[in-house]
Amino acid sequence: MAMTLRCDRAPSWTQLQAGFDTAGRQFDLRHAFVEDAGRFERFSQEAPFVFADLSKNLIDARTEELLFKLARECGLEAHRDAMFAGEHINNTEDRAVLHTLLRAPADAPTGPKTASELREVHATLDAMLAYAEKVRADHTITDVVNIGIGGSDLGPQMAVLALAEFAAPGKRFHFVSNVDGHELAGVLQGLAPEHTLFLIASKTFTTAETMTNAQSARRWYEQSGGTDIAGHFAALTTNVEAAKKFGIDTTFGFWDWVGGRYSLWSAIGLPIALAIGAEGFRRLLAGAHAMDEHFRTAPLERNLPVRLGLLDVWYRNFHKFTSRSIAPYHSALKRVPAYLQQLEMESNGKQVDAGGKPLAFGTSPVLWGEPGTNGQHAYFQMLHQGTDVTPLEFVAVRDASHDLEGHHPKLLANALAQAQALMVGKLDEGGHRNFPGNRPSSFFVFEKLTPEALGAFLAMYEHRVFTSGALWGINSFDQWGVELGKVLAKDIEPRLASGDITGLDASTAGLLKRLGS
Ligand SMILES: O=P(O)(O)OC[C@H]1O[C@](O)(CO)[C@@H](O)[C@@H]1O
Repeated sequence: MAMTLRCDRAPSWTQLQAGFDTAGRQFDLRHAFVEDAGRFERFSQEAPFVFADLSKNLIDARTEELLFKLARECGLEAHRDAMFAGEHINNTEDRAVLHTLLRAPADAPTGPKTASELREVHATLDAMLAYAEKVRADHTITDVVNIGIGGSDLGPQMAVLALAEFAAPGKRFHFVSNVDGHELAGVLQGLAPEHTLFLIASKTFTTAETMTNAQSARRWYEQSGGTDIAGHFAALTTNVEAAKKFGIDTTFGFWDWVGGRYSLWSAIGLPIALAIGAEGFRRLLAGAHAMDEHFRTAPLERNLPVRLGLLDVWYRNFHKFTSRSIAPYHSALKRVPAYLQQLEMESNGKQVDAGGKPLAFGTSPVLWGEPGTNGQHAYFQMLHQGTDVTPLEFVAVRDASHDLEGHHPKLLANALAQAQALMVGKLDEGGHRNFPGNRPSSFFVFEKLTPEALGAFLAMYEHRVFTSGALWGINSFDQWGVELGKVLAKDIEPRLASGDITGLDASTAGLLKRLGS
């Protein structure tokens, strides 16, 4: 299996460090634009359904060349090809990583390790989309409740909201993730069992939050007079057996080679298909596939996810920036930051390489954000004048999804002005009104927020996270860091009732006494 050479062991790493120490640290965007009339063209590019302007980043042509060299020395292309070929690049779980197969057309060329998988993908997709169309036509179902957490919640929730413009009227969508009963109780309050469809979404069908919510939903359904579990519950899972044991007959499966945070393209995407229909869901997949092909085939120098991933390495490991912010200038993209947070931080929040050896450099940045213009009136102060530099990413859509007069130009003007202000700054002797400027940002543009554009943008992000993870030499596809807390919660739960504090540290014991019954 093709493994990468860890980036800090590659010759160009040392060259990058030398370049950073001599010039990179003092790099000034304003001078860079004066010196290079072609800077915008050089650092911007078209990719499927997404245009990206990367020119307002703290990078010059020489640095980017070295980053491409670094990628080649590390074996990025071989690692990427290994993923597409179905090699077990998720080495700690001994699994392939084939979410790209979920959006490949049925007649896409396959290798020996992916041919039968692609057939299964399309058989399941066809069945799931046929079911989606049946439910869409069933007007007795007015409410769809998705019960799932993490990747079994964030993707569908984000996409149903993002693509609301394409949704047929007549169905409401609810997303219940938290084990806090406040959430489920609030949703159930307004529902009638005969008009409700519950989707139990869980890759493993063992996640404590989801199982607790699913059991409560079933109890509520039966206690409210519902008698047709088969007609009102469906499961989206790789663990079809467990779903059957739970009493659910309608199941749509997927496979262990689809990571939870990469699963919205699988049966986990059923809420999206219910909202925007089979055709809309296929358009989402087509957009993602177009970006997959771009990532798979474009030379590194014109490969958008690669350029972004390399920039992420440059910022994290040389500039030592610890966070990155994203501001979608479209309210329908409200949940995109939360979705991307799981994608990036669960994938690359690792402190050891794929072989388990400690890393001597930083990995995943903190990713965070809110839609613009809201963020401008909250935390943008820090982005402009704070002591830390946080690269910011703008997402803007050329065509509005509404016809309210005057709003859209104001929205777009704000996005452009913020990116401009961050870079240009404004000198003021008095201090308080001084904007240092030279603050980096990237700017993504969609012509319209369509299923294709959303699919392509999310796939771009997946491959960007793949790129930085590959250079760092980590396994971006496991998530062992979530396990310890789950185990400890199981130990603590009965202690809340019994009051037993044996063996606990003083802080946990003190808090348990306060919270226990
Ligand atoms: O789909 P499942 O198996 O319920 O898991 C939900 C989420 O929990 C995690 O395993 C983390 O605890 C995520 O990776 C995953 O998306």
